[in-house]
Amino acid sequence: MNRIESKNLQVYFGDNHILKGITTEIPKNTVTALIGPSGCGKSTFLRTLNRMNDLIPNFKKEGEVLLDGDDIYSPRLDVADLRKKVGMVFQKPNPFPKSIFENVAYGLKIHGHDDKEFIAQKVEESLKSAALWNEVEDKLDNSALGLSGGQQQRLCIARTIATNPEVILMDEPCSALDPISTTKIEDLIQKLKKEYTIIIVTHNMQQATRVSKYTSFFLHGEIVESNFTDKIFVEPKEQKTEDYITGRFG
Ligand SMILES: Nc1ncnc2c1ncn2[C@@H]1O[C@H](COP(=O)(O)OP(=O)(O)OP(=O)(O)O)[C@@H](O)[C@H]1O
Repeated sequence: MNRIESKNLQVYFGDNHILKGITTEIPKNTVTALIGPSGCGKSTFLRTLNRMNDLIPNFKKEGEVLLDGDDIYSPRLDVADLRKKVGMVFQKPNPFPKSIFENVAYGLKIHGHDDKEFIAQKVEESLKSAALWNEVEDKLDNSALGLSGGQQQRLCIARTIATNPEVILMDEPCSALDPISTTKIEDLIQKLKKEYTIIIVTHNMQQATRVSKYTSFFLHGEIVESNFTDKIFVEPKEQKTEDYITGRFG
């Protein structure tokens, strides 16, 4: 079953035509990797899925993006609600300058929860799901900024899952991390895919093969090829895909 579908999606920033007719399907509760050279539109596509591009001046979009069959660009849609369903983790860990506890509780509070016991329970649950609880349980009131980069990224994942999203968008989530922290995040992605639909932009081909079931190869604002990750990396159908994955460009 597909969680997300895009149909002939075109994106422009002013006169620049960035996405040129993206038609694709993202299956539910699995990991899809988006690969391709710098500037090909991977992040722009990812950001259309929770309407983050709306904040960019001169952004224009044509075509459709459906979440569970509903048009996410419908004027009737509440964007805050959409972003609760479609959470995002960025390249650089970006915890708030608040305590570890408050970072995870924040989303719950802005979504109207005020029961302290519920919030404490949810914070613990989310930190456990993000494989961080054991490292922080006795210092929840310390500043999140005192954590290592890898711990901060897992905290950002805990913050995202605290509000029960359906989809988690990850834009190069490991590119600022050391190899050990990267392994922890990759293990976490494997665990989270049972409950969440995950879309990850990565420049690291090994990472795409390790974590994802499906891969889409982007080039110049188009998808050249989408398939099972094994197929893309072992027997790509398109010459351009083969050239990219064998390091001939990009
Ligand atoms: N805020 C913006 N305003 C104008 N143009 C932008 C903006 N953000 C991105 N672009 C342009 O859109 C194109 C696609 O960028 P995007 O970040 O989606 O590529 P990408 O494939 O994710 O690249 P990278 O791998 O380097 O992150 C680029 O030409 C970029 O310059």
